[in-house]
Amino acid sequence: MSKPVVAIVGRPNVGKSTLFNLLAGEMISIVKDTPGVTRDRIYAEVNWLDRDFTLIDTGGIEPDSNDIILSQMREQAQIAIDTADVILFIADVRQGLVDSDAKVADMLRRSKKPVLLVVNKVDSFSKFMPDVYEFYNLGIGDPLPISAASRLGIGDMLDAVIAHFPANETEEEDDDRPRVAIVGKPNVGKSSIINKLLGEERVIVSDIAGTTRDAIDTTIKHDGKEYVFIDTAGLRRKSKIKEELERYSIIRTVTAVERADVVLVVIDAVEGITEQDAKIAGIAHERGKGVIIVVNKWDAIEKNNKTVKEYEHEVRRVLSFMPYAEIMFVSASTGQRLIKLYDMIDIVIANQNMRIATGVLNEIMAEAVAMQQPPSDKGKRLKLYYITQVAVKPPTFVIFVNDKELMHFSYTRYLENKIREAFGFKGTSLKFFIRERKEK
Ligand SMILES: Nc1nc2c(ncn2[C@@H]2O[C@H](COP(=O)(O)OP(=O)(O)OP(=O)(O)O)[C@@H](O)[C@H]2O)c(=O)[nH]1
Ligand SMILES: Nc1nc2c(ncn2[C@@H]2O[C@H](COP(=O)(O)OP(=O)(O)OP(=O)(O)O)[C@@H](O)[C@H]2O)c(=O)[nH]1
Repeated sequence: MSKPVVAIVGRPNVGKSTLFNLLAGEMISIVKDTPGVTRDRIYAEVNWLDRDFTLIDTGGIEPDSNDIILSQMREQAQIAIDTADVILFIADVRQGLVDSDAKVADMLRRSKKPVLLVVNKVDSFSKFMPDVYEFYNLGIGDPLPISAASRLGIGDMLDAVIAHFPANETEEEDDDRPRVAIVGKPNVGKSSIINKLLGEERVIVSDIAGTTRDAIDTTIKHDGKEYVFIDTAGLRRKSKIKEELERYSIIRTVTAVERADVVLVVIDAVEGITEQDAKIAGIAHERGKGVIIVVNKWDAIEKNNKTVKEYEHEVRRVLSFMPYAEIMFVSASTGQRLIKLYDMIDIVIANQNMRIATGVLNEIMAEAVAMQQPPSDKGKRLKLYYITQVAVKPPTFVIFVNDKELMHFSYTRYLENKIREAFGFKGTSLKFFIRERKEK
């Protein structure tokens, strides 16, 4: 179930960040201890009326000259067209209708994507509404007046956004072929991996630009089974601005990960693992997707027995938030171990979908509690009543306790380890919710 993506586009100073922060700050639950893409405010998870969506801010523009503004707006708009299901085009009632607005509106209209024209800074409807009508001239529908600063019109705007989402039952949901996103920094070898896999197997089809998003998926048949690869390689825009490139690559990653069951996070063995790799891996982790760390270019590493261990140690250190992820050392150049990826993908998908019977879970919890006493505070000890699995993808558990405050993070981690000892769950994160139940 991939979440819809909503992108914000607009001239400098129209209030994009204000709107983004308003929607993000109040309506998201930020997953804390993952390295920071969320904090970069490039994207946020938003919930409105029980619909979840990913909001992306396509970028800040340096207001140098009008020429540059227009070309950067075009770039933003293109990113939005490539990745979003709904585009919020923000204008400013106080700046009025500007030439670059009209040009970008043309571009958005031709894309045939759903576009909502949002006119910001309408701090008083009675005072500013007459100025809003001018925006009908853009030819992209009814302007929606809002004030991000005074929080006016936001609910109506969100209703309009949700009305444009694809129906809940999308084709992707009927499709039970594994969907595998290949993500990673530029130049780590994402396309080389796809090409090598393609070379070894029969290619079925290369899906034409999808209906909702135009990521080009590649379907490969291996051992009688089809796998859909979602590729983020080679899609760098020609922007000369480094921040813009990074932003684009993160947006691309988020939208690919969103559609995937399993994410291959590709790392360049020659370069070694970096913080940027951790950020990218964090995107898959936050979303509870299956993850495989693929250390590529292994052919180019001088090997002795220590190398793999040292390497693995370093990768685990930088990716300490996802100890469950499997690490594979491959070479797209020689094809070394690449074929093993399929088995690993199957295993990770099986683990993402694994359900453990309540009885067995409770036996394991009882044993764990017997081996290590739960924490206590001020004479009151944590009691664990009951555990049950409530969801898959990722496997999600609810633990009923006497007092939530007593459930220490480290004790949840301990129980998680016990569950993993029993069932493995390689390649997938596990989620835990702690609920209180009155003592009988
Ligand atoms: N009066 C009024 N001012 C607003 C409103 N929303 C934003 N502003 C102001 O407009 C200015 C620009 O807002 P930002 O959110 O930074 O605009 P932006 O579009 O993200 O700007 P760039 O980062 O330059 O692209 C700030 O001074 C905001 O306080 C609004 O609803 N009413
Ligand atoms: N030695 C070695 N080089 C590799 C391997 N895989 C890829 N390369 C080289 O790494 C460079 C980048 O490979 P690409 O496949 O284009 O990387 P990418 O991740 O798709 O890059 P972007 O399109 O920029 O995102 C090329 O010069 C490849 O030949 C490998 O397994 N071993």
